[in-house]
Amino acid sequence: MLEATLCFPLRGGETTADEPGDRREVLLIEKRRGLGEGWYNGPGGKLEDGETPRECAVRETREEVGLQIDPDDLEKAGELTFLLDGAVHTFCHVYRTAAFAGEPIATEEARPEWFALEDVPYDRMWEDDRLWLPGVLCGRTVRGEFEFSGGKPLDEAAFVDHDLEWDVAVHD
Ligand SMILES: Nc1ncnc2c1[nH]c(=O)n2[C@H]1C[C@H](O)[C@@H](COP(=O)(O)OP(=O)(O)OP(=O)(O)O)O1
Repeated sequence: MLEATLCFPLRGGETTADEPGDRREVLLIEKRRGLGEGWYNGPGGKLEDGETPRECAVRETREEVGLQIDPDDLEKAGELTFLLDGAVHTFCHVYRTAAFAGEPIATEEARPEWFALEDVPYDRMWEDDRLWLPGVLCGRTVRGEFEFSGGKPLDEAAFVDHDLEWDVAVHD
């Protein structure tokens, strides 16, 4: 089983009496290689040896888009289990943060892009994202299981079933 992370940096969000509503933006990456290539996702990736999930989310966000994040500024938002043909493929820790330093830059791995929360491109993301990411972006916590079938690689398998629990306690 692989252990991985996803991190969703958020910016903006001031509302006024004239213009109520959530005007925050989320930073996504268009992945340039590897699993999910060509799709949008949060920065993230697999844990390295000896690394905590929080350290992994900080490192991956720095390596993929150049943003600096203090690990204590990450808010754990979810735990997702991706199963492939009945076996656990990846256990993924999901974080969000409104505190970071720097401006996102494109790298060999990823092209960063800010999206208004109402414009997140779910039609160009993993099929499961539309089920859990809207809740995560509006501050909820989630635990989910997502089943894929059809053999490796995971991003070519069919998404067949899911189970979600909201507003759960998630720890790292
Ligand atoms: N189903 C689904 N929805 C949303 N996000 C994901 C999945 N499955 C996944 O694996 N993921 C996420 C979890 C990770 O953040 C990435 C995959 O990890 P990554 O390290 O980017 O994978 P590779 O590109 O193969 O790894 P490297 O070779 O670059 O180390 O996707």
